[in-house]
Amino acid sequence: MKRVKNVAEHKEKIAVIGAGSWGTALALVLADNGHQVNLWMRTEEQKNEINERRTNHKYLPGISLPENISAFTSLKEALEGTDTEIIAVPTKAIRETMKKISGIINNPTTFVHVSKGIEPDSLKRISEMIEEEVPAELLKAVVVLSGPSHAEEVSLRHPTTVTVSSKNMEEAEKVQDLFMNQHFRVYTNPDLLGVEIGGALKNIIALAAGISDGLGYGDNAKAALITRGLAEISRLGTKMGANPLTFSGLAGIGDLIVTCTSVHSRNWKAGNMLGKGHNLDEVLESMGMVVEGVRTAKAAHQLAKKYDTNLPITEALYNVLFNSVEAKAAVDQLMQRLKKNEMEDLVDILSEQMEQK
Ligand SMILES: NC(=O)C1=CN([C@@H]2O[C@H](COP(=O)(O)OP(=O)(O)OC[C@H]3O[C@@H](n4cnc5c(N)ncnc54)[C@H](O)[C@@H]3O)[C@@H](O)[C@H]2O)C=CC1
Ligand SMILES: O=C(CO)COP(=O)(O)O
Repeated sequence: MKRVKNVAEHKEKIAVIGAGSWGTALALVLADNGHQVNLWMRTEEQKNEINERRTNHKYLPGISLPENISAFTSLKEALEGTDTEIIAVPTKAIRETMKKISGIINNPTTFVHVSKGIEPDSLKRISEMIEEEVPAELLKAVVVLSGPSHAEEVSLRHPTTVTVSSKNMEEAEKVQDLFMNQHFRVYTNPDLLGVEIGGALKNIIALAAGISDGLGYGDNAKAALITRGLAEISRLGTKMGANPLTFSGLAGIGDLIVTCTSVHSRNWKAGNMLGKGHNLDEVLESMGMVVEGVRTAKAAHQLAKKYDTNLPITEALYNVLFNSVEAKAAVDQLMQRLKKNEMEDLVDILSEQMEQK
């Protein structure tokens, strides 16, 4: 074991961009560790609520926020005096947010992104979008923080484990130190691609698990979706260049379990409503929070073509979301595919990779 220090002694001023449930919960972890947190959001109403009443009722009801979290609607003021910024906006807002930040900062900055998605069409991961939007001279490092971690439980200080990754592992270790405490345990994993792909694709499987529950199917069906969903994520991720072992870690099976089984999951909830017969527009309107898996399903459908990889659960979900296929019919089609060997695809991919080395 390399390092034993579990709470950073060095206190910093850190900006958290995005005050939805995850940005606010992470601000709380940093504040618990004694850092000064500048939390940025878009509305005056939310800013006043946090600064005056110390709550963020819409996103984390019942949680009291400490005095070392200050809320801002001015991005410039929120970024003032910081060189580590936590980016906690939905995937679709990443480019726009990074453009705005790049227009304000003038020193090399470490960006810690905590979002879980892939951009359709460009098929970029979030770290790639950040690299594209921030000029190289302003970019010290991009770190991803991912893993099984619902904001609702983190804010109650329930035990949670996550992992951080970056091309610059020294910066990832600094981020590990910033967040690590007795309730929030942070690991490192050098496989940036695998960590980002695991976090993004699990949302698709969670939507499918919600649909299965909404249709009234039981634990057997859910265990099947989690297990075969992991096979699918590992297959695509490994073809894209990830370390297959990452998918048996926190950013893989860990996050897949929590998102497919937790009542807190937005993706599961949305799937559950779809399974009960509501249409997609209705579901998204009623959620009030981001359901990343819907947009990521488009990207994964395109990635399956690009990497010539079989992703049956993703394809079934894609057809339910965008091709008006009934949920029950999609399940029937999945169950009636040709018989196969459980391990064959991944074994083929791994053998191909061994041959290439
Ligand atoms: N909620 C959770 O427990 C976790 C969420 N995540 C990920 O974190 C990311 C954010 O999720 P949540 O906080 O749950 O979402 P949320 O829906 O609770 O909040 C999103 C926040 O981003 C803001 N926002 C939306 N569009 C924006 C734009 N165009 N420009 C600037 N700000 C914008 C919203 O006003 C809101 O404050 C997602 O990628 C999600 O997958 C990851 C781990 C846990
Ligand atoms: O990523 C998450 C938990 O690790 C949050 O998932 P949901 O967006 O489905 O709530």
